[in-house]
Amino acid sequence: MNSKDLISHLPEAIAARVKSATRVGERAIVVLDASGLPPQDRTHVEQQIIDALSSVEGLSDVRVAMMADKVKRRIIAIGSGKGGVGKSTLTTNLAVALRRLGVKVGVVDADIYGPSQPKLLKTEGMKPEAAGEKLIPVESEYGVPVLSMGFLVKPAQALAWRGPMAGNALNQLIDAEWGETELLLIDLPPGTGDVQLSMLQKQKPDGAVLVSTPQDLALIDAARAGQLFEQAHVPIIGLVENMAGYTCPHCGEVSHPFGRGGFEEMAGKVDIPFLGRIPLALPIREAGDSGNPPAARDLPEGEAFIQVAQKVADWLARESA
Ligand SMILES: Nc1ncnc2c1ncn2[C@@H]1O[C@H](COP(=O)(O)OP(=O)(O)OP(=O)(O)O)[C@@H](O)[C@H]1O
Repeated sequence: MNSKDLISHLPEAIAARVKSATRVGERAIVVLDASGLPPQDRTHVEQQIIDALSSVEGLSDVRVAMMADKVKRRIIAIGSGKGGVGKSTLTTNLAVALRRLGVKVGVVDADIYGPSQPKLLKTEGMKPEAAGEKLIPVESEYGVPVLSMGFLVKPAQALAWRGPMAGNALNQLIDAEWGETELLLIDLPPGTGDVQLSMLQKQKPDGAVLVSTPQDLALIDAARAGQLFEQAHVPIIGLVENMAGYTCPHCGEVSHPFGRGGFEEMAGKVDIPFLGRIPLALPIREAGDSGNPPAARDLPEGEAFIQVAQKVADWLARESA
């Protein structure tokens, strides 16, 4: 059954809005131009499509993607000078927290060396569908759609990629059917090499968030990442210090395994806003492993992410004023 056959089952007014209709086995994917449709009518139109196509023989799953017109989508890159400092954990929780603050946000996992968003957002094993040339982001249960390099390539292949190749693959993820998503957070690969630079130059994010642990060495790397953003003319929204201050779950004593306050000091010196401090906490690691971002629930561990998200939301509001 081709696209025309599928469209012929739809009411005329809806058929006129269809941008593409694809059938993959028992699944139909309809991409609709939703320009001018009030939000309250969209659910009704979606249901009409599902009802009309569910009666087609052999179809058991109907998906509808609405493309709204003129969504001014902004991009924020999350970067770090080195790996393992919690860039992916921050990206996930920032997205979930921003969603709770009312921002329609999606996550793009550009970390070709170790894509971890499928695990962090509990979408492992899911594959994005394609509508025509474009990918349809995978829906996570936290209201945050996601596309990951991990859905497209095996890490062993990606390791051999050079900057422009990675840049082109990232383009595919960003230029997907994001519908009403108004903000994309990009989880960049760690480091400051040509892969990262090429990605930034191609995508020209509106802003960047830097992540580091408080260690001196990590901070030097973070400063280098700051220079990379400046070189690509990407404004730095601010710095987040991760894995700061560990509270012993037994005696309550606070220790500082990765140093203390250095990042805040550096942010002050180089005139970059300090966005906040995320504690080193076992529940954050456990929540990451099980795909349950702490920011999705009212937990003490989630609170620090919500505070950072509020600052990013303020930045967005200022930028669009
Ligand atoms: N604040 C925290 N408290 C406890 N564990 C954390 C915290 N932040 C991150 N982790 C854990 O540290 C590990 C590395 O975190 P994450 O994958 O987010 O870092 P990354 O900078 O994205 O790493 P990569 O270099 O692989 O991209 C993960 O196991 C994560 O659960």
